[in-house]
Parts: sequence; C-alpha cells; structure tokens
Amino acid sequence: MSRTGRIQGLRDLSVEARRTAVAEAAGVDPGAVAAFDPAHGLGTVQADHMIENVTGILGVPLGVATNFVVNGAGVLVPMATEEASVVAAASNAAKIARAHGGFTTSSTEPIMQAQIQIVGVADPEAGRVRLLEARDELIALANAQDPKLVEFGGGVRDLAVRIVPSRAGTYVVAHLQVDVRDAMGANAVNTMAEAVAARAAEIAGGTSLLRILTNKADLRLSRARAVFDAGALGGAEVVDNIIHAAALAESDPYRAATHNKGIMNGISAVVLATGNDTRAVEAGAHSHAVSPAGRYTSLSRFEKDLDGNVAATLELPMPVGLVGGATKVHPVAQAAITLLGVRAAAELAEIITAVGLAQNFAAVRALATEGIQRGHMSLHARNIATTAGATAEEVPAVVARLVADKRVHADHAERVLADLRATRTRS
Ligand SMILES: CC(C)(COP(=O)([O-])OP(=O)([O-])OC[C@H]1O[C@@H](n2cnc3c(N)ncnc32)[C@H](O)[C@@H]1OP(=O)([O-])[O-])[C@@H](O)C(=O)NCCC(=O)NCCSC(=O)C[C@@](C)(O)CC(=O)[O-]
Ligand SMILES: NC(=O)C1=CN([C@@H]2O[C@H](COP(=O)(O)OP(=O)(O)OC[C@H]3O[C@@H](n4cnc5c(N)ncnc54)[C@H](OP(=O)(O)O)[C@@H]3O)[C@@H](O)[C@H]2O)C=CC1
Repeated sequence: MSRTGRIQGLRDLSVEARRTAVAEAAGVDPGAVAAFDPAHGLGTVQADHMIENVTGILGVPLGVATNFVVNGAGVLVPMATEEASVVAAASNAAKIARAHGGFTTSSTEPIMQAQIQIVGVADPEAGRVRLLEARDELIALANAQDPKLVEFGGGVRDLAVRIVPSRAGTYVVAHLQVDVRDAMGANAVNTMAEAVAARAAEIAGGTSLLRILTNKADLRLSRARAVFDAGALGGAEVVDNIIHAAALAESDPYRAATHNKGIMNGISAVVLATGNDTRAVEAGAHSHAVSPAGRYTSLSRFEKDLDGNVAATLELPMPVGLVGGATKVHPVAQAAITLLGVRAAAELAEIITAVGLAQNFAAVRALATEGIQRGHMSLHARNIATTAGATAEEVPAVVARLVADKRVHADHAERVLADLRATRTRS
C-alpha cells in the first residue's frame, strides 16, 4: 500500500475505527498498533519495572497527525498530548505544506557529549593541553566501556577540553564526543565519562567531580524546512503578517518563549508518544534558543521566498533514540515507532523536527490572521463541556452552542447544559 500520509475524514470515525484506518494507511498490521487501546497498553507490572513506588498509570490522549510528507514519503505521526487543537494544527499545516512537497529534513551525526569537570588544577591551560595530548588513550579507554556501541558503528569521535572560570574556581572541563547511533545516549556516555574521569583528572593534575552528559546537544542537530504557499495562506498581506510575527519572536524574548512553546507543542507530543525523554529534548531546545550573544530567541525562521511564499526552517538538537530508555519497554512507544515506520534514530529525529515546524507555523498563521481562539477554543470546548458535566452524548450539542455563541466558558457551558436538559425533559 502506498503511504500518502492522508486519511480523509479521520476525525469523523470512532476511536476504534481510527486505529484500523491508521494501521491500514501506514501499511502495518492492525495488531501492531493494538497497544494504542488502553486495554492492551502499558500494564502495571511493566510500569512497576519502569520507575519507583508505582501506584498507577496516567493516561494521556494519543492522536495521529495526518498529511505529513517528509522527504517525499507520507507519514502518520502519533502525538501524545493533553492539549486540544495540537494534533489538528499540525495536520493542518502539514496539509498546506504538501503543495510544495512537504518537509525536507536533514541531521548531523548523532553526537552526544559527556562533561568531566576537573577541579583544583594549578595550571588549567597546561592541563588542557596535557589532556589533548592524551586524546587517543582517553578515547580508547572510553570505547572499551561500550563495545556493542562501537560494533554498531558508534563510539567516541573526539575529545574537546574547555576552561571554565567560575565564582568558585577555574575548572578544566573535558568533553567526550560520542556517536551514539540509535540511542538517546545518556546512559552510554555517562558510563564512559565515569570510566575515564580518574585518568583524565590524573593527566590534568586535578580531581574529577561531575561526570555527566550535557543536554546542550549542539552536535546532534536536526533540521526541517517547508514552503507554505502564499495563495493557500490568503495572499501577500497574510504572508507579510506571518513574517512580522516571526520577526517579533526573533527579537523579543517574551514572544520567543511563546513561539518556542508552540514548536514544543508538536515536538514534546511525538517525543512522549515514542517513549523518549521529553526533558532532555526540551533542555536541548531551550539551550539552543540562546544566541551566541546570549539572547533568548526563536528557534525557527520564516522568510519570504522569491515567489512570495513563506519559507520556514527549524534547526535544533534532537536527542531521541530507538533503543534504550522507555522506547523498547513501553508497548505504546513500540506501536508508535511501528506506525512511523522509522528504522534509525535520525529518521525519528527529523520527523519530530518537521512536526515542530508544522506546529509552529499553524499557530503563527492563526495568530497572524483570525487569532488563536476560534480554532483552538472550538476544540477546547469539548473539555469545557465535559467539565460542566455533559455526558458523552451531550458533549456535541453543548460544544455547538458554545462555539456558535463564541462563549467557550465553564459558566456558559453549565447554562447551556441546563437548557439542553430542560428542553429534553419538556419534549
Ligand atoms: C484548529 C485549526 C486546525 C482549525 O483550522 P480550520 O481551517 O478550521 O480547519 P479545517 O476544518 O479547514 O481543516 C483543515 C485541516 O486541519 C486538520 N483539522 C482541523 N480540524 C480538525 C479536527 N477537529 N480533527 C482533526 N484534524 C483537524 C485536518 O487535517 C484538516 O484537513 P483534512 O486532513 O481533514 O483534509 C486551526 O485553527 C489551527 O491550526 N490553529 C492553531 C491551533 C494551535 O496552534 N493550537 C495549539 C494550542 S495554542 C498554543 O499553545 C500555542 C501558541 C499559540 O501560544 C503558540 C504561539 O503563540 O506561537
Ligand atoms: N541528562 C539526561 O538527559 C539523562 C538522561 N538519562 C536517561 O538515559 C536514557 C537513555 O540512555 P541511552 O544511553 O540511550 O540508553 P541505554 O543505555 O538503555 O541504551 C544505549 C545502549 O544500547 C545499546 N545499543 C543496542 N543497539 C544500539 C544501536 N543501534 N545504537 C546505539 N546503541 C545501541 C548500546 O550498548 P549496550 O547494549 O552495551 O549498552 C548502547 O550503549 C533515557 O532513559 C534518559 O531518560 C539518564 C541520565 C541523564
């Protein structure tokens, strides 16, 4: 079956029928996504092996974004999020991007770095040079900790040494730069850092202290770009307003934080759905949002291309894996990875980056045109109706009234629900 990433009318199906439809459209056996059904998802026995003091399991809705074309191939994207309109918005922007071929992505090699902090070095400059002279010895020692990773084509690629002055002293900080292949890599590089720290400290002439991965994963970047057609967006004025919106985010940290939150709406949802470490990706993203001059700015860039369309790009660290962490043990994560059809961590990282860009574009487009409330609140209205006490049967009618009245508020929902019930009782 050809994978187009499109499923007409997915929103109108029942939850069960959507599961069948996404499996069919992705060309996978429906059994491969059976874990999306909570009855077959994460069990308490598995959960008890994942973290400590397990007392239950938190359910988070898992939606599937449609319309994505990434490097010419259609893909259906599982997204775990509690926020209404996120999945719809990603699908919406991905649909607009299709006219110009969807998303084109690329990545650096999957290099993660571990830091070894060395304190009490009398001659830090000379200590740095001594460590660089011992580069081959330290790399060999680190690689010996993970022969399996080396066998898979990974392992330490280089050693960098920085001198970091601080209020408590000057530190020599050695960085092991490790190609972690299909792993997120934290455990792998932390093991290496702990193993070489004593020898590194001896060579530098100090004492080792911290030995830990840095989440500023700036050697493991993923990029996505897409063109959004001016005509489909509503013309030149809309394009200009989208560019103004992006320009404010570039220049103003107050706007940049929200703009980047929009990007993370998409990114964190796919990272969570695939059992990856949301905090690691978020820490990497926000550290990357600081410009070389030390200013917090937006992660994406929107420009007007020669034809007057929006050329959108996003580049950020994307430390996600297909082995290790929860990716292998969580049945829903496994189903999500099967649905995506990814075979390498870099492919997953690039799809996630494309989703981040789509999510960002959808929000900025809404903000630069009609505002966020119409699209977002009409979907959020379902939560408000439920909070007001509407049953599953009553929710559609209550939502329709809230949206028609343009008053998506809890008190109004309570009144609407009371009216609805009174009318039913009378008839
Ligand atoms: C909400 C939409 C998509 C409506 O947009 P619309 O134009 O009314 O949608 P439509 O009904 O014409 O459908 C267009 C496509 O959107 C998707 N779509 C549309 N509705 C659904 C739905 N119910 N269920 C599933 N998919 C839906 C779907 O893919 C559909 O095409 P199809 O594939 O069907 O041919 C639009 O208004 C939008 O993109 N809004 C942005 C919403 C958003 O960004 N939400 C995130 C939460 S707000 C926030 O946290 C971030 C923010 C905003 O602060 C970030 C920032 O400031 O930058
Ligand atoms: N600051 C942070 O972000 C921190 C995060 N963490 C956590 O660390 C976990 C991720 O660590 P990670 O190192 O990825 O997990 P694992 O140690 O579980 O997995 C990595 C290991 O898998 C083995 N492996 C098998 N196949 C491959 C392959 N194709 N490519 C690469 N490695 C392969 C390797 O060797 P082998 O089998 O010999 O192990 C490798 O060392 C996450 O749970 C994260 O939350 C932990 C500490 C800090």
